[in-house]
Amino acid sequence: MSESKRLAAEKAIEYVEDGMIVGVGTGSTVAYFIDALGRIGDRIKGAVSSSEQSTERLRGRGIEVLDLNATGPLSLYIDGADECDPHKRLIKGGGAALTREKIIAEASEKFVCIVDPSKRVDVLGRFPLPIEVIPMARSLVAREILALTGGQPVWRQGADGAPVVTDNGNWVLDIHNLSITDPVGLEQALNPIPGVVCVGLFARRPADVVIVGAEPPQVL
Ligand SMILES: O=C[C@H](O)[C@H](O)[C@H](O)COP(=O)(O)O
Repeated sequence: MSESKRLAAEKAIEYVEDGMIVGVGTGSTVAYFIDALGRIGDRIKGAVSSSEQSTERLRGRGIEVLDLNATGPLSLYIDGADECDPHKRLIKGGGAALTREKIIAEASEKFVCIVDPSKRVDVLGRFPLPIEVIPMARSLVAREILALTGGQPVWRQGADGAPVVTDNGNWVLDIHNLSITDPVGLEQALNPIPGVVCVGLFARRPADVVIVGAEPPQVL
């Protein structure tokens, strides 16, 4: 899969224009993109990063990381996904970076999503849906989601058994056993639950372009 990820990431470089500020997502596929961006770093103004992990990698490649409040709207956002359906709607957040990713996607004119072929599905939901929650609301949100969807919420924990903490200081619930036939409706239904910070469904704002890593890459 890593070669597919690299091929998708290399293709995405074609969307980067001179003088741009590029929105940059998070994850193993984006890591290849950051490496490729580093090669043309002198041609761009900088990047807006969706996570501490990506910020570190960008800086390590000599790319200046800018504050979204200072840059205003972006022309381009490049990010990976955990699942992608035929309408370019996505599940994201496997790396717990969903909230900042969704903010940058919303602020960007074009969202180019880079995936390996295993991420493509007909119906979203095989990958457990990540939800970032305020810690004190974890049980409340879990109960409401169970009642609303029938899906099984699981509190995300690391290998050491400690809760995974997002860059925003919150926790993540992963909702198992969903078959998401109405992604926009589900995103809208889950968003207003008190304590939900972000739902890892990118349906209201899907990707504009999906690049599937292959030889040659497929552009959808
Ligand atoms: O929180 C993480 C992000 O949404 C990632 O874009 C997503 O998990 C895909 O990551 P990867 O490219 O490592 O499969």
